Amino acid sequence: MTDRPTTAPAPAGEQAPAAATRVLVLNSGSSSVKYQLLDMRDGSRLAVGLVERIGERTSRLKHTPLAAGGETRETNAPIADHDAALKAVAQELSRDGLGLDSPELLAIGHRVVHGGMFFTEPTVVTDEVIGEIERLIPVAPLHNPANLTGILTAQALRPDLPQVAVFDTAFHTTMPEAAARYAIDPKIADRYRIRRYGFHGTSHAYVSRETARLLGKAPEDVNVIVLHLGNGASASAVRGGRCVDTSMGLTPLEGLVMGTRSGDVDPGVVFHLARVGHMSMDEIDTLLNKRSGLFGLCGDNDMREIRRRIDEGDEEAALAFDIYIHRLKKYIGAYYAVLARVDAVAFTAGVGENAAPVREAAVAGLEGLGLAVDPQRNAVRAEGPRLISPESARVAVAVVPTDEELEIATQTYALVGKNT
Ligand SMILES: Nc1ncnc2c1ncn2[C@@H]1O[C@H](COP(=O)(O)OP(=O)(O)O)[C@@H](O)[C@H]1O
Ligand SMILES: CC(=O)OP(=O)(O)O
Ligand SMILES: [Mg+2]
Repeated sequence: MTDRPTTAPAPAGEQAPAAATRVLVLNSGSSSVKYQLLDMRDGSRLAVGLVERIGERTSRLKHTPLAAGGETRETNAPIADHDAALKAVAQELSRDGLGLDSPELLAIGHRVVHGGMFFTEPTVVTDEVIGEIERLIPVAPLHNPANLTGILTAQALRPDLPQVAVFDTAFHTTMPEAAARYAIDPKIADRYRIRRYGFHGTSHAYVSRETARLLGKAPEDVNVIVLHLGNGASASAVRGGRCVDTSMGLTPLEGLVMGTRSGDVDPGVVFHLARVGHMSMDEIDTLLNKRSGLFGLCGDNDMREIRRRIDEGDEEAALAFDIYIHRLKKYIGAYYAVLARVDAVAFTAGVGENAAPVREAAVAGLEGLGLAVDPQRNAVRAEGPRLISPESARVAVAVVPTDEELEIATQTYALVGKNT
């Protein structure tokens, strides 16, 4: 044994490095990357941004360096793939002195959509973890490849930093077998790991907790139906902070009507299209995942555009809206029955947070269940969580903005921050 100190003092003239407390979060979707750089000492956001339309003729990068004046910069130029998108993001961050080379950067947190049965917790990325995410590509073909590229590109840029994967599926692993199993031969189900995994879990976890906070209660004391309505959409039933059912299944195709995905269809549709329509499996996959939902029904997947068309008397858009709402209402009813006692219904994500007509229509006629929306409250545009049900309502109806990036950063910091 020597008596040398375990930590070498900083050489004279050199400053000891500041503690690394920043986390960069990458939320890679099929054609977009959302990102945030946060300082986890106080959860403040230093930069936020979005790359959209990756792989299309013109892509768009919107970057807001909140720590450096906050003026949004927008670049419109083709960005071929997720690797190029991330490099462009890294460049934007560097322009404000917030680059990936910063010694203050502690870790990079990644949203990973499918974690299968293996990942129930945030996980530091290793070669084995990468192999597993790759193996799950067939059950999340729109998402896992993009998530993987995000990890590999970030690793190449900063091989010394811990990369943390936060899985969409993790929050749903508490579902009871009765909700997670399909009614098929268990031997076949087990052999191919077919079960209902559920997605958007980071959002469902965050929003159900924030809803409890809005009601002034502990999450353990509250039962919430969370409606995450973005491009992809899913509902969940959360009892006392734990997920007991959710609408997405083996893949993010089951459940609600979405931007381009059909949600629930009779599996017989697939056989029929193959046998009678002579479509290949890949063609059917593309039809149900990319050419269905609101887009398949009326040619638009943006709810703003659909509402505009309805206001102009467009019947095709009106029918698409009605189908979307009918499915949503069925899931509210189903999860009401699953939970038996419901304290709140929370609307979140792009459509849920912004589209007042969707919220109004989804709850219309459900007074018998104690559900109602106050038109004036529903029309208010505001940033934070808010109640939209009447004062006297038995069940709270709320708009609760999601923040997947903050939740991923929090989980990443909890995992790697304690080791530094
Ligand atoms: N002001 C708005 N009114 C109605 N719908 C909106 C509004 N803003 C965004 N949206 C909807 O939100 C969707 C995107 O939601 P988002 O949660 O960002 O989805 P994702 O994360 O799946 O890309 C858009 O496709 C659009 O339909
Ligand atoms: C899982 C999923 O559907 O994600 P997104 O809504 O980002 O497409
Ligand atoms: Mg999303």
